[in-house]
Amino acid sequence: MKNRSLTEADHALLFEPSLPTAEDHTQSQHPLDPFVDGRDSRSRSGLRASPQGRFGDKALASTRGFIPPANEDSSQHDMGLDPSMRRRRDEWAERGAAKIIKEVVDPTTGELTKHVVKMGIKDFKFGEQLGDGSYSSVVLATARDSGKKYAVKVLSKEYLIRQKKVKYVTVEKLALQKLNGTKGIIRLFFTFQDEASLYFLLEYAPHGDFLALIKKHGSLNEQCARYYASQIIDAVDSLHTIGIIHRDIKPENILLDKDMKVKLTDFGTAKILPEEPSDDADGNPCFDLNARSKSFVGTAEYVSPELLNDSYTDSRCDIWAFGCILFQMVAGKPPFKASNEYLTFQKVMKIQYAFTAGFPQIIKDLVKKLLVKEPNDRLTIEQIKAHIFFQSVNFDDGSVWDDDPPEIQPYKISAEALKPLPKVSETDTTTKLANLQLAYNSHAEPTSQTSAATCQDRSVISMTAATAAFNKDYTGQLKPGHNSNAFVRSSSSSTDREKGQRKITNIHASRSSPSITTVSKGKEPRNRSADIFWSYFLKNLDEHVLLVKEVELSVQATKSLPVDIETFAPDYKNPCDVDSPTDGADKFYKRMLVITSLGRGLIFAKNSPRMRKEHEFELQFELKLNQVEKINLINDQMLQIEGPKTIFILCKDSAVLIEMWKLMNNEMRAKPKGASANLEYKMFDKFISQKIKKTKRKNQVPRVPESSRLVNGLPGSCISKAPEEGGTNVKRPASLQTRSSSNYSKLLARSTEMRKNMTRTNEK
Ligand SMILES: Nc1ncnc2c1ncn2[C@@H]1O[C@H](COP(=O)(O)OP(=O)(O)OP(=O)(O)O)[C@@H](O)[C@H]1O
Repeated sequence: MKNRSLTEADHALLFEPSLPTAEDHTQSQHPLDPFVDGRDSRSRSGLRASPQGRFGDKALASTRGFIPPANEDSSQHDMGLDPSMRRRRDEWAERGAAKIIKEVVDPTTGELTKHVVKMGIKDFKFGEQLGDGSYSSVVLATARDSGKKYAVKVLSKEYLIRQKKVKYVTVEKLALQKLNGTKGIIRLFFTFQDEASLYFLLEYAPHGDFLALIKKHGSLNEQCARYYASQIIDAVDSLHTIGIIHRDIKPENILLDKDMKVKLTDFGTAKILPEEPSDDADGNPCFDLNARSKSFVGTAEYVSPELLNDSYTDSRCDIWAFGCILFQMVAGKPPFKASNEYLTFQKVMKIQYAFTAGFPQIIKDLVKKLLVKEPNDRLTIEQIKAHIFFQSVNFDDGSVWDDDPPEIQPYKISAEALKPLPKVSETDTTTKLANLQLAYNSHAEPTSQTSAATCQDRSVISMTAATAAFNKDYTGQLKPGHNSNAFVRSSSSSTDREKGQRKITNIHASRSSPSITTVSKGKEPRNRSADIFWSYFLKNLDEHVLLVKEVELSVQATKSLPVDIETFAPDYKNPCDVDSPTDGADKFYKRMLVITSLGRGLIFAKNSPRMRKEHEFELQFELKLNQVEKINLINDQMLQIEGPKTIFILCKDSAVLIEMWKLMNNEMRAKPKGASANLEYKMFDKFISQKIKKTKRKNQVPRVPESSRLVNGLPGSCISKAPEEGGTNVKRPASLQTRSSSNYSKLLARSTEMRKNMTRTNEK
């Protein structure tokens, strides 16, 4: 591409020394020691490339700017320089240096005097490369006089101009200057330049970036997640208050300082909002945080859906990114990640993500309220801070920043973490949050009073029972080797629901738990992954499960596009030996289908090598319901549906389970002998619609969205949603055939365009 000619502005920025205001530097909390004009300044123009320092890959290809070799004696360099180069170098040492106002106290008189000192490249020894960005390299630098360490961000002028990135540098500098001294933001001391490069002298964050921390430990436990999440959100709050939107918040841009505390960096794509007229009595500046901007900035995995769907962002994109990072802290991976950017965008656009097994309920609740498609429905920072996850955090007294970091530990599943949160009214989010806290408190107390272990035990029992059922050793109920398929339901229990449940449990006490308890006692589940698998379903479905059944699915016209099964069943562990995919190249079996009261269909499938690759595809499926022969209520938590294959429905809510049992039994009785598969379909369809009506009437469950109601059996769209889409109905994309003719190619074109425009990626 032809380089564009320089504009006046570019010229001013790039070729005039960058002079921070005296105010900027006298405010510095870490003033540099008095500067002594060094003799060894050298121009970097025309020097050879340093082996250990380089620009970002793109920059390297073009730059004349080099990272100065560490501790190199410049007098040796001088020998190789011709007089004109030496002259230019000396000119730049003068022109490019930063002018710093230093306040010096005379030790004898105690008098305070101000000195203007110049600082430039010659005043630092450059060391190892700390990082590599898309348009810069960051190197460690040590001040020659004080021995203090800094991180110097080096940007090649030529590259910036050629890649039209000049405005990013301007924005970064302005933003950092505005934010100087703000907690949680990396400090910019000053900038200087030479002929080839611009230099940002930044506070050094010796503990690397947050991504490295997550990677090192695999994930972070709740305590660590809370500690870092509270710092991140508080820093974002400060940014927004000052009228700056970061727009590229991601773990790589969250650094850890010497005390292992958060420092946000990389403000190159930040948006600096104009000040609005304010009627604030204190004269505080006012900014329109919801003002839309069209720039396509960010990083694929953390980019908000409104940018992809509607081509705009505002301050809520930072909240979205915060949600992604919170998820990543616990899950160890970002919620939206695919093999390429196009597919990642697709996932983001569809809010297609899944919580990992045993994801803690409280954090899950928060993440669900952050990763919301509609920015208006996303929690605000105030609401985030009021969320129960941050109940123990005081955002007002500075302790977020003063407290020492906890010992970094990875997340481990615990019964406590899986304890469901009570449901609250959906009306007012603020009230909801307040209610949530109250409800949680009042919920926690009686539980601990009655029996602290009850809640925990229940979850363990359910899980173990399910595992046992899956392992075909469910004492007294299954013959060894019985070919069973266990199906599970879960509901989030509210205080009310639990009360109801307890009542019913008493009524059916004779039929309940003993067999389950027997199983859970003394028998180690054979398959640990099965436990995780079941705990996932037991604890991660927030909706009533209306139906669980075995299904056969066929994939049409996808021969050339292997199926990404993880899209549907990311945590599927295949704990029992289920059938292999059928022989037909375009067919495979899914093992179970769960239909929930929100009209969602969740498919849990067997993985197979040919399904691993990630591709867009459309599933069309037909259902083959097993011949149901008998339905047994085994206990207050488990239904057994007998047929050629035995199905278990595990349901913690006895009321729902019993209702289901009654309904099915009635249907069974009404069913003529030798009923056809069609009739069976109808039976289940009727069951579903009756159930939906009932639950709606009783207002026990969230409203069923019009578009996701189940009419005439299972909608094709029901398998498209990941379990965590928060109840928002998302339609399946158009079929492959349709897509290839129109939508698909459009999307593809759009994605290519996006990629072109994407200024930040996670290529690093
Ligand atoms: N102050 C610092 N202390 C220590 N390491 C740093 C510092 N600043 C940056 N780094 C390292 O350098 C990397 C690149 O820095 P930065 O993100 O600012 O560059 P960039 O060119 O703006 O990158 P991007 O491609 O994200 O736009 C960071 O991910 C981090 O690892």
